Amino acid sequence: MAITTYLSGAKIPYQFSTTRSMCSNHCLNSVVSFRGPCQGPISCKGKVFRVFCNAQKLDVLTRSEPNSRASEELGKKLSCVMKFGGSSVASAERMREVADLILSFPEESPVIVLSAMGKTTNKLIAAGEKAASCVSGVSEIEELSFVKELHYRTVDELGLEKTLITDHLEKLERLLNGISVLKEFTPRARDYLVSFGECMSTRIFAAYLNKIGVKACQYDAFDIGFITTDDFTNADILEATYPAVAERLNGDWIRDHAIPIVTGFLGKGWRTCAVTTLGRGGSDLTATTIGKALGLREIQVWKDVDGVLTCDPNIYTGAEPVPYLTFDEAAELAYFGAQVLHPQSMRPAREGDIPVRVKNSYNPNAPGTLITKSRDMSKAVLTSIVLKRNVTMLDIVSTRMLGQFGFLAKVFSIFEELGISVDVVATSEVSISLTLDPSKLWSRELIQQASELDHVVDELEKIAKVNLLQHRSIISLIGNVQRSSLVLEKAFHVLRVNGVNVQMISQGASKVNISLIVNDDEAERCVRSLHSAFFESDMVDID
Ligand SMILES: Nc1ncnc2c1ncn2[C@@H]1O[C@H](COP(=O)(O)OP(=O)(O)O)[C@@H](O)[C@H]1O
Ligand SMILES: N[C@@H](CC(=O)OP(=O)(O)O)C(=O)O
Repeated sequence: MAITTYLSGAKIPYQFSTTRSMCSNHCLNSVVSFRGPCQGPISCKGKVFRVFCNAQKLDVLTRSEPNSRASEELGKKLSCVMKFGGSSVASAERMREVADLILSFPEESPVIVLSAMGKTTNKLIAAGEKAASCVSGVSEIEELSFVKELHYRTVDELGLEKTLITDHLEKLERLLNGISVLKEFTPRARDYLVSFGECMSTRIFAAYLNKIGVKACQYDAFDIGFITTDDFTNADILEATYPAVAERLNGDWIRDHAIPIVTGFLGKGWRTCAVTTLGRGGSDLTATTIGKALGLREIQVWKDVDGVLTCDPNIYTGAEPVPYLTFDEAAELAYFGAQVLHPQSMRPAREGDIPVRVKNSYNPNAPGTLITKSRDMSKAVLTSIVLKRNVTMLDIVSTRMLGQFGFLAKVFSIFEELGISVDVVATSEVSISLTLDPSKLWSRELIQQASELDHVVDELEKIAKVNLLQHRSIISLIGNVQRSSLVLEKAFHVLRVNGVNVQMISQGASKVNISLIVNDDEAERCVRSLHSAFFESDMVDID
C-alpha cells in the first residue's frame, strides 16, 4: 500500500516499511502525530507501523492513497462547499432560512461551513478583555450573558435540547474565570475563547437539520486535520491539511451520507496542538481550503450583500455588485482591505482552480459575483475601489552616495528581522516610500506596536533618514491595469478637483491594482468621488 508522509507541511518522500501488513481500506484515514526518536512505532486505529527515517523530531502525518475501489464506492460525491457567515446564521429564524436555502439545491451534496452566530466573536473577545481586568465575578460580564442568552434562545426556538450547548457554555465560563484569575488574555487564550462561537453554531445547526429529517454531522475543524502554524489569532494553513481533511470528510461521507457541518475560522497549531484561528473573517479560508482539498465543483460564500460590490457599502450606499472577478482581482481586493473576503481565501481556490461564488443569503435570487481564473477583460476598466485605513507610511532616504548598491536589501532585511510585513512600495535611486501592513501591527498589543515602530525607525536610522507618517489610507483601484493611463487620468482629475494631494503611488506587479496613499481624513471623500466618476457617469463629480 502506498503511504505518503507530510513533514511540517511539505510533502517529503520518506521510506516506510511496516512490521505488519495493513488492511486495504481503513487504518490510515486519521492524522497521526509522531514526535521524538527517528525510529519508532506509529499507532493508527489499532494498527502499529514501524517507521524508519533519519530526521530528528518528526511530525509525521500518514494517509492512504485512495484506491480505485474506494473511489468507485463514493457514489454520490460531495459536490460543493457552502459557507455561511455570522450575519447569515445570526438567529433561529436565520438558521431556518439557511436550512431551507440549502435544501433548495437538492442536486447538491454540500459541505457546509459556518461562522459563529452574528457578533458572537466580537462579544467573546470583549468578554475575554473584561475578564482579564475583572474585579467582580465573570458571571457579571454583560457579553457573556449576551452569548449565553443568544445561544439558549436559539436552541429553544429551534425546538432543540439545551444540553446540546450546556457543556460548551460551562467551559466558556470556566475559561473566563481562568483568564480573570491570571489577569492575562494571551493570543492563545483568545483563540480558544472565540472558538466556542463556531463550535456552538455548528452543533446547533447540525442538530436542527437532523431534527427536520436531513442527516447532518458536525465537525470541529481542529479535529479533522486543519493543521496550522502556531501564530495565534492569524495562523496559516499548512499543506498537510488538504489530504487529512479530504481523507476524513470523504471517508465519513462514503460510510454515511450525512451533510458535513464544519466550524469555520479554526485550526490546530502543529507544534502546540492548541486551537488556532485564521484571522478575522477566516471562515472564507476554511471554505476554500475544503473546496481545494476535496476537489469540489464550486465554492459558495453566502454573505449579507449581493456579492462583491464596487466599493464598501458602509462608505457609499450606492455601491453596485460586480458580476465577475478573477482570482487575482479578488485576492488583491481582499488583501487591500475589502472586508467581504478573507485576504488569504483566494489562494486555495486559485491553486485548485475552483470557481468561487459570492452570494447573498438574504437575497438568494441575486446573481452574486463569480470569481474564476480568467474573464473577458476587453471592456473592463475599473472593477472596485478599496480603502485600507490607519496605515503607517515610512519615507526612507539613504544617507550614502547615489548609486550605492545593497540599500534596498538592507532596508528589507530590517523588516524581515522584525517580522513586519510591507504593503505598498515605491522606490527611487536613493529613497524608498512604503506602508506597513496594519493587520500585522494590530495583532500586537498597542504598547508593543509603538515600541516596535520606534525600533524600526532606530534600525533604519543607522543607514538612512526616516520620516514616519501615520494616519494614512491606501485607496486601491482594482481593475484592468492594461488601461492604467485611462484609470490614472480619471483618478487624478477627481483628486485634483477635490484638492487632494496623493503622497505615494504604486502599480502592483499583479497588474490589477493601482494604490494611492492619501491622508485618513480625506480618504472616504475620495472614494465616494472616485466611485461617482468611474461607475455613475462619464463626468467627473466635483465634491
Ligand atoms: N467591496 C465590498 N463588497 C461587498 N461588501 C463589502 C465590501 N467592502 C466591505 N464590505 C462589507 O463586508 C460585509 C460582508 O463581509 P462579512 O461581514 O465578512 O460577511 P460574513 O460575515 O457574512 O461572511 C458586508 O456587509 C459589507 O459591509
Ligand atoms: N467568526 C469569525 C470568523 C468569520 O469568518 O466570521 P464571518 O464569516 O462572520 O466574517 C469572525 O468573526 O471573524
